[in-house]
Amino acid sequence: MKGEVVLQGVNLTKVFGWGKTKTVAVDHVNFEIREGEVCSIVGESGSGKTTLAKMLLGLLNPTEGEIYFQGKKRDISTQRKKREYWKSIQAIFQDPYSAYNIFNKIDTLLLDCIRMRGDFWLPREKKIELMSEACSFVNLEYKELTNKYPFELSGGQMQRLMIARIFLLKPKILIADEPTSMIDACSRATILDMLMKLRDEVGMTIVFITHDIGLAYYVSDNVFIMERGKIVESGSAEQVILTPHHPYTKRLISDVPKIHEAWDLSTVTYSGL
Ligand SMILES: Nc1ncnc2c1ncn2[C@@H]1O[C@H](COP(=O)(O)OP(=O)(O)OP(=O)(O)O)[C@@H](O)[C@H]1O
Repeated sequence: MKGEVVLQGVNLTKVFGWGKTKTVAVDHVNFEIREGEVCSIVGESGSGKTTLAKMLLGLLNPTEGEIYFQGKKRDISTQRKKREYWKSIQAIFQDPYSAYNIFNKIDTLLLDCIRMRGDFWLPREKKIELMSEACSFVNLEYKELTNKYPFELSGGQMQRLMIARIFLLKPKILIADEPTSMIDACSRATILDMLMKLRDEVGMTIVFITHDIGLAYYVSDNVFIMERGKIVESGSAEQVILTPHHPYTKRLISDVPKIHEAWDLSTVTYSGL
């Protein structure tokens, strides 16, 4: 088991709308996330993963229930408290282009992180050194990026830049919401390796949100399986994925394509030839 409980949800619930349009997106979930662990929240589209992530980030208020951060009830009742909280918890989203102002150049995006750290007083050369270091962590060249706009970068480069941002901010907790779903398989492996390296070097806790149970098995220590707003199964990745108990978990696992079966052409008969 990893360190202390850093984030905890108690009876966490989010209801959207009312009457006939009421949707219980997150339904009385309870969980504990420990310092330094990678935990995945796995479920199909609409199961409530993103709503849960937004509540953890403080972007949505729970309808019911509480979030505890480092053992204390989280208080983000003022903008100042929210900004303080966001020094500890940051996110990478599915679509990196939508998360930032596309009219800001790349160096503005990185300089903002230095400002958020409270290091705005540093001389310009030192800021460039920090930004260059962050870019090289994700195999990007800072010199080639200055004066570029986000839309001039590929999806994979932009997602790596988002990781460079996290490298600069060094939050305690990173929420990664399907960060590899919009990029090719090769860039996906690179992004995942970078996230794991970040976890090892910075000791970050990572909450990985995905519909892909195979990916969750590859990256996580613990997993939470979500179905229609509820956590239906949880435990270590090995335990949940190798010996699943809940029918929903079993179905998610059976949906993972088995490459050897899919490509076994020896059994195919070409009757038309
Ligand atoms: N702002 C909103 N207003 C009304 N309903 C919402 C809102 N946001 C989410 N929902 C509903 O809440 C449920 C859970 O949505 P959520 O986006 O959290 O699921 P998800 O598991 O993240 O899905 P996906 O993988 O497709 O992003 C869905 O039924 C969705 O339609």
